[in-house]
Amino acid sequence: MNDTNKSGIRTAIVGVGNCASSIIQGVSYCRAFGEDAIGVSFPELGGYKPGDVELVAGFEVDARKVGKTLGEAAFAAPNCTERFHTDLADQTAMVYRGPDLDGVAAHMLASPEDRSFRLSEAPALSKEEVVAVLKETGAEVMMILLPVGSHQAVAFYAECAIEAGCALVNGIPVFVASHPVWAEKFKAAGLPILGDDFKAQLGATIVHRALANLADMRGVQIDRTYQLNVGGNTDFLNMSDHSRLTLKRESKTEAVQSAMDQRLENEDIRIGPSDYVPWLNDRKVAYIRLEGRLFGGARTNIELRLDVEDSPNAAAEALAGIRLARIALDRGLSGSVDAASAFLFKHPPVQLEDTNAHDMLMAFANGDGEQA
Ligand SMILES: O=P([O-])([O-])O[C@@H]1[C@@H](O)[C@H](O)[C@@H](O)[C@H](O)[C@@H]1O
Repeated sequence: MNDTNKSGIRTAIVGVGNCASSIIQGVSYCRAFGEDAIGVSFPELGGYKPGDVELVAGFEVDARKVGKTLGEAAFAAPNCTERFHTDLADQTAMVYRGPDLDGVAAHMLASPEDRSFRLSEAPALSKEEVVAVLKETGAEVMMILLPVGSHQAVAFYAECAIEAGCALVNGIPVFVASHPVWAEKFKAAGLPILGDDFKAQLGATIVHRALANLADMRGVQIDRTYQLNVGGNTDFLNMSDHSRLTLKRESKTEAVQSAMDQRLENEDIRIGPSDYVPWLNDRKVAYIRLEGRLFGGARTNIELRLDVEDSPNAAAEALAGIRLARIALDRGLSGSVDAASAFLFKHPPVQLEDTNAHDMLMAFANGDGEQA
């Protein structure tokens, strides 16, 4: 770190799945490789580097992860993301048994095969115990990486964050940072909140938004569009239970709609997770199509196929979110940190065009953005 007064960013992660695995690996990787680390989103933000994130606790329900260190849990089944950095000797923080609530999809519980969750038989921590862990480990930032559809679980952990005095970074499509009631609760507690739902580094949303922007900028009229996504990780398995993905679809659709000059009718836009293909593991393939009209009404269409390793793609932005939360804490900011959220999340409190959002984020990190 540049500033010797700055300590590591003590962070607790809720949900030690594939995204967490990529974050855990990513922190150790950035420490080991420094400036030679590949593909780092924001190598430095306000004096903080990704390797300055210090993971101090994890919360999980899966028997294969509870009671292990984060370094061990990162590679425990059903995690299946790429192992891009396997020396995790520095990741010694423990994984605690959190409550189930709705943080486990019903079909996963029912499923006997190897990739399903295996619920830990250890007693789940109460709210007071989770708060105690956060305080004892000195956590200052909590990052939520629970399965899509975990409404009660997000509310539970958000309340724990408030009681323990942690900033919150919400990576999933349950609306808290972008929900005025929650934003107000964090403001009242004097704590910052960032979210909601990561916009992956080079993911389907940012690419779709860029294509829509390009068409708008060139005067092309967009008539209809879709974005179909398939993948083989537990996120996609969870989302094959369609009752869990209402807010995910809303978050993804709104992220694309908000990038267009003219909103499309609901029947002309279809965006969302589309199917679970087990053998893809953590690979995600997105098929994006835009149809529209050029000068004089001449027809055009664009088909684009994006193929990515899903979790490192989200982890890149997560490591920026944690550092921005710490910057907000350093400055005594509270409530929703709009200037830092628009670039990193699909459903921020305020949607901005991505280059403007990038400029605002950098201005914020450099100290000329939001004031306390
Ligand atoms: O940005 P994007 O590629 O549309 O969407 C991404 C999802 O595909 C991914 O599964 C999740 O881990 C990321 O947080 C992000 O939501």
